Amino acid sequence: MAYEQEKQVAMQATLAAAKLCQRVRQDIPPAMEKSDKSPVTVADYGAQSLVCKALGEAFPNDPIVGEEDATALRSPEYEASRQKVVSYVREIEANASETEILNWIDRGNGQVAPRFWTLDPIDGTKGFLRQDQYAIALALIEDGEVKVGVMVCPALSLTSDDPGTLFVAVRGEGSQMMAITEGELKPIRVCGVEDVSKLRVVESVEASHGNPEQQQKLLDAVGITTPSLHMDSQAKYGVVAAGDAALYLRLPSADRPDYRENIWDHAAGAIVVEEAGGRVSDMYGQPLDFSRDVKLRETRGVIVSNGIIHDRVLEALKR
Ligand SMILES: Nc1ncnc2c1ncn2[C@@H]1O[C@H](COP(=O)(O)O)[C@@H](OP(=O)(O)O)[C@H]1O
Ligand SMILES: [Mg+2]
Ligand SMILES: [Mg+2]
Ligand SMILES: [Mg+2]
Repeated sequence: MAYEQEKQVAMQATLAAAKLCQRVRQDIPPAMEKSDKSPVTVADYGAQSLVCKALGEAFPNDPIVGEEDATALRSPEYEASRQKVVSYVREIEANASETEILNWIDRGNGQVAPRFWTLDPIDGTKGFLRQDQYAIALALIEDGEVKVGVMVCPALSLTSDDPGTLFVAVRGEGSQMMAITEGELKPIRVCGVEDVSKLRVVESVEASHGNPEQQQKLLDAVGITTPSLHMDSQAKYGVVAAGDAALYLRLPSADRPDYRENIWDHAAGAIVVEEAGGRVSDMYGQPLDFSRDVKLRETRGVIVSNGIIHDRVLEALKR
C-alpha cells in the first residue's frame, strides 16, 4: 500500500497530540492572544510539538508548515505558559528538555516544497475553549496534491458512545474512520442522498468564519429545508465523509473580504472527503490549490459535498 509509513506515523503522532489536548482541556485552559487577535492555548503548542517531533524523526527531510511557532512562548512574558507546555509534553515525552520542546514547535516553520506536511495542531481553537468540537489535522502534500490526510476529532462520536474519532485517507485508497477507543479502521463513504429536502448541512459555529446570511440564501435557493448543524473545526469534513451530512458551506465572510483560507485548515479534511467519494471546491467550482503558498490565495469560499449535489449548489451560487 502506498504511503503506509506516512499514514502510520501521522496516525500515531496525531493520536498522541489528541491525548495531550484532552489532558489540557480537563484543566480548562486560558487562551493567549496571537498578533492577529486569534486565540491560542498551551494545547495548540503542545500538540504541534509532539506531531513535529514524530515527523522530524520519521521523515527528517520533510518540511512542516504548521500553524503555530514558539516565538511568543520563548519570551519572558509567557514564562508560565511555557512551563505548562513543557509539563504537558513531558507527560508523553518524559525526557524532553524545554529547548527540545520549543525547537520541535519551530520545526513547523517550514516552507511549501515539492513534498511537505501541513499541520493544524488544534483546528477550532475557539471550539476547544468552548468544550465543543476541535481537530488535530495533518496532511502530506506531494507534487501539489494532498496524498495523506489524518484528522483526529477527540470530542466527536459517530459510531460509539465514547467520543473520539479518527479519519484517515490515502490518495487512491479511500477514506477510513475509527472510534479512538475501538482502534479499528473501517472504510467510509459519503451519503447517497439526492432528495435535497432531506439533506443535512454543516456550517461553522463562528459566524465570522463564513457568511451565514449568504449561506442561508444559498440553502433556500437549493431547496434545503433541514436546519444546519453548527460545528467547529474540520470535524465538518469528517461528518460529510462519513455520510452524516451531505454539504458543508463556508462562504467568504462579509467583514473580512481580504481573508484567505490557510492550507492547514483544509488539506486533511479535503482528502478525507474526496477519498470517501465527495467533492471539494471553491464557490466557483475551482479545486483548492495546495501547491503554492500557506494561503489558498485563489480560493474564494469552500464548498464540500457528497458530490451528487455539488453542481446544483454551484449553479445556485452563480444565480
Ligand atoms: N474570517 C475568517 N474566515 C474563514 N476562516 C477563518 C476566519 N478567521 C479565522 N478563520 C479560521 O477558521 C478556523 C476554524 O474554522 P471553523 O470555524 O470551521 O471552526 C480557524 O482555525 P484555528 O482554530 O486552527 O485557528 C481559523 O484559521
Ligand atoms: Mg488559530
Ligand atoms: Mg485551523
Ligand atoms: Mg489551529
